[in-house]
Amino acid sequence: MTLTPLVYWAQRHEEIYLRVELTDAQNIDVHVHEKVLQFRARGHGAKGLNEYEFNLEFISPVKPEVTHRSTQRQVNITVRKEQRGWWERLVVQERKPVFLAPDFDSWLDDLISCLNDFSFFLSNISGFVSLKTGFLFIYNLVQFLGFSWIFVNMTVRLFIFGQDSLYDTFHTISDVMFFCQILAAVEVLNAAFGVVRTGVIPTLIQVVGRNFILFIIFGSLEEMHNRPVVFFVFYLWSSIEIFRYPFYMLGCFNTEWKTLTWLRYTIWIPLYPLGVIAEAVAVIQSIPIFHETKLFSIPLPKAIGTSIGFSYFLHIYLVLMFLGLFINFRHLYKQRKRRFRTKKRKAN
Ligand SMILES: CCCCCCCCCCCCC/C=C/C(=O)SCCNC(=O)CCNC(=O)[C@H](O)C(C)(C)COP(=O)(O)OP(=O)(O)OC[C@H]1O[C@@H](n2cnc3c(N)ncnc32)[C@H](O)[C@@H]1OP(=O)(O)O
Repeated sequence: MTLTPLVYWAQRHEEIYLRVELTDAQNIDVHVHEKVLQFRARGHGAKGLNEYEFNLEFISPVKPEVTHRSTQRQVNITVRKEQRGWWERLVVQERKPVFLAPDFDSWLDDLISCLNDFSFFLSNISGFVSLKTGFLFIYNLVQFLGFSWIFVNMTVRLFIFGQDSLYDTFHTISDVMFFCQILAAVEVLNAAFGVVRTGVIPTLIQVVGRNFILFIIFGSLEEMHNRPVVFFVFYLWSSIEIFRYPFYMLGCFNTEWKTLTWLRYTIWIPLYPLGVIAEAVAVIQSIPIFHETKLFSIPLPKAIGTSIGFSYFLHIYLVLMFLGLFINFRHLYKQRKRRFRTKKRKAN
């Protein structure tokens, strides 16, 4: 009758480990042919001193060379997998042989070494990725993905549907634009709490200005939803942001790509005035609608007998817009000069 020893097994991505429970093993013969490992040895097992043997047909191919090392208590066998990867089980048959069991000690060693590697990795990255950098990077990444989606979607629709695409921009794009612009409030907080080196006023003008157009002019008036002006405003906003946010993302790691830096600090020169002109057109188009619908108008006491229409405020807003454009244009011009002056100095 053939006696089989107890065999414990474990795996790594590249190797299989077998631990054969035989003490003082001698005449060890272990080899692999195709996917089958054959083991034979004499030693002290469950049935005392005897000849013990077993065969294992692996679930996947292994390399023909096997290494083994015998200690007083056991025989350790290492087999290399043909292809790197994780096996769902060791042997080809679904019911594992009765003499085979998982080697929990080895799995535990694996887990501990994995945890050690992971904590080493964490302690390493925390050295150079601070919480602030991580937060800014994720914020800029989310904005970049949002605005890229908007820009690509609008461009593709323009190519496919031509002029028709100008009329349904709000229905197809507004949800993502709402998300990105609400999130942009974070930039005002970043400036206010000194998370980034920038002025609060220019950021506030930018965020409040855009959100006014998005939520009040477009969002609250259904009559504006199908107007082509929505297309121009969204396209101009997203054209700058697909360069601005990746520029900040690289900046988080003190890296820069010269072309991107140049684009970030240059394309606002035509885009900002065009953006404000598009926004002004939207405001002008909305004035008669607010006038007719009396939406947001402030009722006055009966004695006076009328109300202050929101359209009056919009006339004032039109002036504020160009004031805002002036403040931000000057701010961006200074930022541009500062950026390129520092570069030139560094180059000298
Ligand atoms: C008080 C409310 C009044 C309301 C009145 C309303 C009137 C509104 C009228 C105006 C309407 C404007 C509407 C907008 C229209 C358009 O957008 S049109 C399309 C074209 N638009 C643009 O070109 C403008 C794009 N926007 C911006 O550039 C900014 O929002 C800005 C605030 C105007 C300027 O940015 P700023 O941050 O000051 O400049 P930078 O040089 O890029 O940054 C300075 C440093 O800070 C770092 N930094 C900034 N932000 C981040 C970030 N998110 N993540 C990481 N780092 C950041 C940046 O790297 C710089 O650091 P250094 O390199 O070390 O200097």
